[in-house]
Amino acid sequence: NTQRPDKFPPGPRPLPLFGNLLELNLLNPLNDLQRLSDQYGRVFSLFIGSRPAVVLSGVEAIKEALVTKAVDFAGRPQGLMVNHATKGKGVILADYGPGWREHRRFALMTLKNFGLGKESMEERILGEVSYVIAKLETFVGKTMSPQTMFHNASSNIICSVLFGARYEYDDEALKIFIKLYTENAKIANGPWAMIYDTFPLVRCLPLPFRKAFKNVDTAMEMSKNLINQHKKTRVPGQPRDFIDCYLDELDKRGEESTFEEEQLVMYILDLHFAATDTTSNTLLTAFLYLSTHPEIQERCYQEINEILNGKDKACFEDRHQMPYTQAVIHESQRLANTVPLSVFHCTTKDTELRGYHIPKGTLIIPNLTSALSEEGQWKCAQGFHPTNFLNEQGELEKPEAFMPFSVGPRMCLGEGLARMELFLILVTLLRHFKFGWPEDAGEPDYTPVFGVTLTPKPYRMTVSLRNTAQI
Ligand code: HEM
Repeated sequence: NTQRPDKFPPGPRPLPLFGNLLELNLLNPLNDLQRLSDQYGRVFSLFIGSRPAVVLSGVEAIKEALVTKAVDFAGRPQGLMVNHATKGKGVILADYGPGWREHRRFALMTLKNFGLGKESMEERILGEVSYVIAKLETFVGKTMSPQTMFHNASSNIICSVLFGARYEYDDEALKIFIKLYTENAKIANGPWAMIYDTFPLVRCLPLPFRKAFKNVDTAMEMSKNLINQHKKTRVPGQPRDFIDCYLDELDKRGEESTFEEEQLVMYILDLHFAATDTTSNTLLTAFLYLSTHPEIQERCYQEINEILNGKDKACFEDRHQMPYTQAVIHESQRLANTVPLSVFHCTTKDTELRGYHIPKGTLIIPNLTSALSEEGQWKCAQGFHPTNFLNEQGELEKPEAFMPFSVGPRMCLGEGLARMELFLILVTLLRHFKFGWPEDAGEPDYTPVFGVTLTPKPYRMTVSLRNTAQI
């Protein structure tokens, strides 16, 4: 049945079985979603098979739904390929309710206890940056592809919190984790996931979406092993990391609790994936633009050098004195558009938006891309312009449409950690090295590859050493 419910937002006419599948370029539907929003409005609908979905475009519609009507729009759809692959566990895809709320609160508290907002998280990040520096030093005077380097570093930072360990960059376990995450980030919003979600009858066939299931199973095995190792070595009440904290919580809570070991297995993977493939793709975008915009990189360097003068390392507090570098990081996030369609939401009750009626259980797609590049919201919506984030006095200014972490009760719970990583990594690397675009690399291609996360196409950059005598 592909009938729009009464007073439902308008949209293209669906075909039986297919819904609006044929309206979209399944490899990258972002332009089609923009076109449909221009045609049908900021709140429009389309069908994924027989399932109606509402797409929210532009800062106003997204805020009206996710912030003003926060609870109504705070659910997560169930029954999609991603839910089946993750077996209904974890926090990212958990529907609105006590299980989600308790787990979200627990993660925020644990991140805080392990040093977010304190010096110890800065130490962890700067510790990891020293490995990145060592890696880059081997490429001085040459070119290198940063593709896996930033994934390795972001992964190690969250791993140190989750399981109290980091991996050497050539460690097999690290390579496997990164491979599974980057593959699934592309499968999960890709054509095969769309086909799975549109045609229930094909779900049991051995089609390429099976790979996503297999990847999750492999990652779950690795997660279970880590938990088992922790069980053998932990001292109850003296947690070393996130796993220990959760195991302590399991001891404390009774049978009725939403905390269970099965949840922990997926929860670790959720946090590991969410922290790795986002921060790294944002850094890849930042360094792509910095190596092709030498004048902007130079201005950052001057500011960093002036503020860190005489200090051996940066700290997160320094950001307040570095408005230009901060603007560059924000502009990189705007263009990186790392999670282009957010994570899909779902209505938790029958609700109204702009006079339209949206029944409980409707799939909601917050098109964050549309806000990050919305005409009228930015001084320059096209291209790399740090001035989008600077006022007349040269101070940092964040336009309302800046929402790479989404907004409302489901917004990214790792924003604090991500901001700290982006700042400390970028500042420390720009202080040590100068990055450039290789002469033989041709024109840079800024068009990213689509998925749950956007990824810059692989590129190389030149690496040269700054005068580090004063550090
Ligand atoms: C630049 C880096 C990052 C970006 C751009 C980003 C972006 C996002 C976005 C857009 C969402 C969906 C919000 C929504 O549904 O409305 C999200 C959710 C989430 N992020 Fe991040 N994220 C980043 C880093 C991190 C880090 C470092 C962590 C882990 C500490 C993390 C953990 C999560 C979790 C657990 C959720 C699900 C929250 C929920 O459903 O309640 N993210 N993120």
